[in-house]
Amino acid sequence: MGRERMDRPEIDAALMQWLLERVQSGASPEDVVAAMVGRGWKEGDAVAALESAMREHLEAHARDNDLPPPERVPAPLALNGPSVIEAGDRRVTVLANLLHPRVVVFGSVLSDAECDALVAMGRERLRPSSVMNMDTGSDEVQSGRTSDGMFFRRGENALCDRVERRLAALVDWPLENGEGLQLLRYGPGAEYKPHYDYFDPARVGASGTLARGGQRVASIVMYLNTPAHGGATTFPDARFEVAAVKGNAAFFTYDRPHPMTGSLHGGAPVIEGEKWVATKWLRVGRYD
Ligand SMILES: O=C(O)CCC(=O)C(=O)O
Ligand SMILES: [Fe+2]
Repeated sequence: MGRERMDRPEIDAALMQWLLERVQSGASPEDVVAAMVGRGWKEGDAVAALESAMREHLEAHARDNDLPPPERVPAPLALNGPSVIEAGDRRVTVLANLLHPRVVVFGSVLSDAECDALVAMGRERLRPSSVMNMDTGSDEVQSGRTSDGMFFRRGENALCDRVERRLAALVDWPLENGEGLQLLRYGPGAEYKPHYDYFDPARVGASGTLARGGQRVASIVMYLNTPAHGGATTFPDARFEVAAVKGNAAFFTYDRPHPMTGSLHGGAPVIEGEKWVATKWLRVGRYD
C-alpha cells in the first residue's frame, strides 16, 4: 500500500490493485481488513475501501464477460446478525442465512390465522398456474408447473396490505416495488420444476413486464401450511432445500438476470397432502 497513517484515506490505483490481489489470492475479507488495520487504517475505512474495490472488480468482471451488470437488491441481514427482526407489526426470526445463492429462511413471518385467511380468500379464484413465454409475453400452462394459482392485487384487502407492509419492513425494500401476492396450491404430485424468477431481458416477450417496474430482484415464498411430506423449495445449485413449514418463508435475491446468481429454484413434488404458498416478487423499481 505504500502508505502510513492517514486521516482521510483515498483509494488510489495501487491500493485498488493490492486489494484485488489479496482477494484473488484467496485472502478472506477479514484478513485483508486486518492487514489494512495493521498498516494504520481505521477498521471502518478499511471495510469501505475493500467493498468499493470489490464492487469495481465485479463491474469490470461483468463488462469483460458480457454479463448483465449487477442491480441493487434487498439486503436485510449480515452474517451472524440478529436472530429476531422487528418487521413492523411482527417479530420475525432468522432460521438460516446462505450467501450463495443469497437465501434467508425466516420463521414466523405469518401467524397461523393469517395463513388460513389467505388460503380462504384466494381458493375460489384458483386457476391452473401458467408460465410466461418469454418469446411472446403470453402466459401458458406448462407441464413443469402443475400447481393452481391466483393473484391478489397489491393492497387488495386489509390482510394483503398488512402482510405487504410487514414484508417491506422485513427486507427493507419499498412497498411500491412489490408485485401483488400470488397464492399457489399444489396437490399431491404437483410441483414447480427448477426455474429462475427473473425475466430474460434478451427475449422480446419479457419487454412488456420489464417496462413495468424493471427486473425482479427478489422472491419471498411464504408457506401457508405444512405439507405432510414433500413440497420443499429446492435450490439445486447449492444442493439446499427449505422445508415448507406453515408461517415460515424462503427469501432469495438475484442481482442480475443470470444463472451465476445460483438462484435456480423449484417447488419439489408434494408427496402427501397439499402445499399452499404465497409468493411475493420484488422489482428493482416501482411496480404499478
Ligand atoms: O413452491 C415453491 O416452493 C416455490 C414457488 C416458486 O418458485 C414461485 O412461485 O416462483
Ligand atoms: Fe420461483
